[in-house]
Amino acid sequence: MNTTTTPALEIVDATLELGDGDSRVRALDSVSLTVQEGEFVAIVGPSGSGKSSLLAVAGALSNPDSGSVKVHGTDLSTLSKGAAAKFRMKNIGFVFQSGNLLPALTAADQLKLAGRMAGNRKVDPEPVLESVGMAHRAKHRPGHLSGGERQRVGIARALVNDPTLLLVDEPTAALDRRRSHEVVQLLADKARDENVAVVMVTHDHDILEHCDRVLEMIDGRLEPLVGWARAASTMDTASQ
Ligand SMILES: Nc1ncnc2c1ncn2[C@@H]1O[C@H](COP(=O)(O)OP(=O)(O)OP(=O)(O)O)[C@@H](O)[C@H]1O
Repeated sequence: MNTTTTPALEIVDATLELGDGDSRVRALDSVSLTVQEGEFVAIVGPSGSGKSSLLAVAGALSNPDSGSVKVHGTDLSTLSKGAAAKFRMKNIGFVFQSGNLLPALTAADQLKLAGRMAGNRKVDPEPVLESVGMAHRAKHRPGHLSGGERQRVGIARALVNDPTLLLVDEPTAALDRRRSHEVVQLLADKARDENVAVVMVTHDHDILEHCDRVLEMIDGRLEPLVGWARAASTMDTASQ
């Protein structure tokens, strides 16, 4: 992990309110988070605590009411809607709960489509699928893949445009214990080997051992997870 370059993600004092009238809630309450390239950060917390809202502002899907969000130095609030969409496709990869693949497309075509959408017509899916151990399933559609395989293709698709930042929402929700560890280990490898910053929201405490740093969201506020004891994370926690 390189700590001297521009952070992959820098959220400063972000606040976001959602809903109207009596049902208005503060989904993010003065949240600050810096994630360096190559760092793998997990965010845990109860349902409704603001985790998805955090991924949404980090992924240029919504703007905070106050505070700032920079991805690799670009202040997302300065981008028009169209520019934000282009920026997102080129620089940010998303991995969803169950892969979220298009049922009609083969694994290879899922990656080609993601490339084309980002203006990258020359995507070669083969090496990216190979890197997640899925080259042998390149011609398979999602209906003929296991849950773990779908998740791997989803990760390959998120990586196909060489993003700086990977935002991952509950990647193990549909997986058994062994496959959960395999998929999260894969994310940890990608962070380390390809210098991608990974922010993963999860309810699954069993997989936190693969992460560099673990934070907890409670009522819209983000704090280091109490009791998180991985020795290597001590220094990183200070950079939040
Ligand atoms: N579109 C919306 N309109 C109004 N309130 C919303 C909206 N989206 C989310 N909220 C509220 O904002 C708060 C944070 O929601 P968020 O989805 O970020 O939590 P979460 O931690 O991701 O929850 P979960 O783990 O259940 O997915 C919750 O109180 C939720 O009810």
